[in-house]
This record gives sequence, C-alpha cells and structure tokens, in this order.
Amino acid sequence: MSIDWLADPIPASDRDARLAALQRQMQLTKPAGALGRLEALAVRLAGLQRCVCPQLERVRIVVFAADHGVAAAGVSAYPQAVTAEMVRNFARGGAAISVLARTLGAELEVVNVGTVAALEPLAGVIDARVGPGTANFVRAPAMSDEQLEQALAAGRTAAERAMLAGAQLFIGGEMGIGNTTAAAALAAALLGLPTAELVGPGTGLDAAGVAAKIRIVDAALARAQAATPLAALRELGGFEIAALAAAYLAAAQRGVPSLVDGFITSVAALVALRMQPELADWLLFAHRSAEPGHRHVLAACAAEPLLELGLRLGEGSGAALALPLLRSACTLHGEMATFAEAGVSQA
Ligand SMILES: O=C(O)c1ccc[n+]([C@@H]2O[C@H](COP(=O)([O-])O)[C@@H](O)[C@H]2O)c1
Ligand SMILES: Cc1cc2nc[nH]c2cc1C
Repeated sequence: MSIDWLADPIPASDRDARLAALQRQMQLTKPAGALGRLEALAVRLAGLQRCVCPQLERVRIVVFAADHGVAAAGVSAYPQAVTAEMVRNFARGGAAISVLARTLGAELEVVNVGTVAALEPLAGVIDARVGPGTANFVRAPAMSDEQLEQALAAGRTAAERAMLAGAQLFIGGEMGIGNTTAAAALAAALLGLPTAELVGPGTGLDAAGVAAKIRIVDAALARAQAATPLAALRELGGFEIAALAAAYLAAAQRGVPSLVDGFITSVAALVALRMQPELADWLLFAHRSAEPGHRHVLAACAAEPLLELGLRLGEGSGAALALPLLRSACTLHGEMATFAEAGVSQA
C-alpha cells in the first residue's frame, strides 16, 4: 500500500459548462438573480458535472465510525460504547441518518474504521477496522504510519465504491465518541488558533467539562509536533477523520463533488484542503454546526454553509438535510421554462 495517490491530480471545473449554465440561468422565467445562491450553486455543479444541467439523483452517504483513545480522559458526555452501539443502530435503520437517507432515496453505507468492540457482521456495514480505536494522543501518537495508511485507504475505497455505483454527490458522515476533541486538536494544530476557540461541548459537556477538555487538547498539542497535515492526522486525528479526508480527495480526483457535514467532517475537509488546495472547487458545505469551533474551520475553508439550524449530531445528518436545497437548485435550473418558451416578457 502507499499514500502517493493522495497527490493524484484533481480535475478543474469545466468553464464551458459553467458559462452555458449561466447563460441558461439568465433565460429562466424569474427576475435575474431572484433564486439567490441557488443560481450560483446550479452553475457551480454544472461545471463540476461537465454538463449544462447537473443532477443529484444518485447520492451516496458514507458514515465512518471509529473510537478514540482520548475518550479515556473523560472528554465526552457519553460512554465510548456508544460508537459501536450506534453502528448497529445505523445498520438497523434507527439512527437519524438512516431515516434521512431513506427519506431522500440516498444510499447509506457505514464503514467501521476502528471501533473498540469488534462487531458481528451487519448488513450495510463494511468492516475496515484498522485497530481498536486510536491511542490516547495526550500520551502518544493517535495512530501508527501503517494505521494512517489503512484508514486513508478505507476512505478512498469507500469513495471508489460510491463512484462505481454512479454517485453524483458524495456525503461523508462520522460517528465516534471523543471525536470533537480530536477534531479540535487537529484544527488547533493546523490553524494555530487558541485551543479555547476550537474546543466546545460536543455531545453536551458542561462548562467545567469544556474547560477540562481545553486542558487535555493543550497537553496533546504540547506533546505532538506536526510539520505537515498528514503528520497532524497521525498525531492527533482519528481513523474516521483520516478516512473522510481521503474520501473527499478520492471523490474529487474522480470528478465527483462532496457535501461536507459538520464540525468533524469540516476538519477532515481542512486537512484534505491543506494537502491539495485544488480540492476547494469540489467541496460544498452544508451547515454551520452548533459546535462553536466550526465557524473558524469554515472560515479557514473559505466556506459559506447553506444552513444554520443548531445541529450538532454528525452522521452526515446536516448534509442530508441540505441535499433537498441542492436538488432544488438542479431541478429549477433544468426544468424551469425560459422566457421564450413561456412567452413571458423580459426586462
Ligand atoms: O457534526 C458536528 O458538528 C458534531 C458536533 C458535536 C458532536 N457531534 C457528534 O458527537 C460525537 C462526538 O462528540 P464528543 O462529545 O463525544 O466528542 C460524534 O459521534 C459526532 O458525530 C457532531
Ligand atoms: C446517541 C448518539 C448518537 C450520535 N450520532 C453521532 N454522534 C452521536 C453521539 C451520541 C451520543
């Protein structure tokens, strides 16, 4: 195995398709610009899908699940066992993302990149465990080089499966008790911002819990020296965060855009963007999470998310909730009558 593929080229958006889509937008029966950001979204997707009228019928949601050694430091409001228990819940169709995927007619796949518990075979769950969770990164690197490589490969192959199934959009989700601590540590390392700006309540810590979490992240940052985004991932990341970063890169390399979900997924996107800035065209950002550090990560990604609903669930749920907006942008763009077709007078 190798990680050389991470640097494989990412195609550019198709300028001719964008111009043709813009031309079409100007002919649709509405005052120019009246559909606001939906217009630019349709044009952007046209460039990415290399056609005048983009489509988002076939959407693949992949939830990457993994455990975190740092959970032993008491950084989450919930016990570590929830990660594996939620994988079962995803498989049985009872989780929020299961419901949303069904509602949207989107395919849902779960990739277990490293729960502590080894789970029985479950329908719709890929077993890609690279270890029983990461090490506690306060004391040691979160993962070995080999584990990092395997987690990246799990993300890449998930994106490849999505592309083979004809996905027109990739949505990554995550599940991992303790992963807001890993995400905050990674973001602090990459952005150089004070830890307190990036650490938040996660699943529901109180103020004292958040203060303790800040101290834990500070201790990890004092221990770990990371000169590159990959080194930061290895030192402070999680298996699911590495897999997500890889999946965003692999999808873009194959010409498929991704819709980024919340705080943890945005940190994965930031890591991937630091590896390949050309990825920026291919990432759409769904929402601003209630996790306070998310706004800094979004700003660093130059992202303007579509929604702000106070969500802090993860699982890809915010991206799933934004999908109807993106789909509407496409169907309006593709199906509205032009002024000429409808016999409506132009300005
Ligand atoms: O997506 C978000 O913005 C988000 C914000 C807070 C928490 N979460 C979810 O909650 C879990 C991590 O929270 P914690 O407190 O255990 O670090 C993990 O499973 C995430 O999917 C997700
Ligand atoms: C129950 C539960 C469900 C989740 N889904 C994503 N993160 C989660 C965290 C908890 C605690």
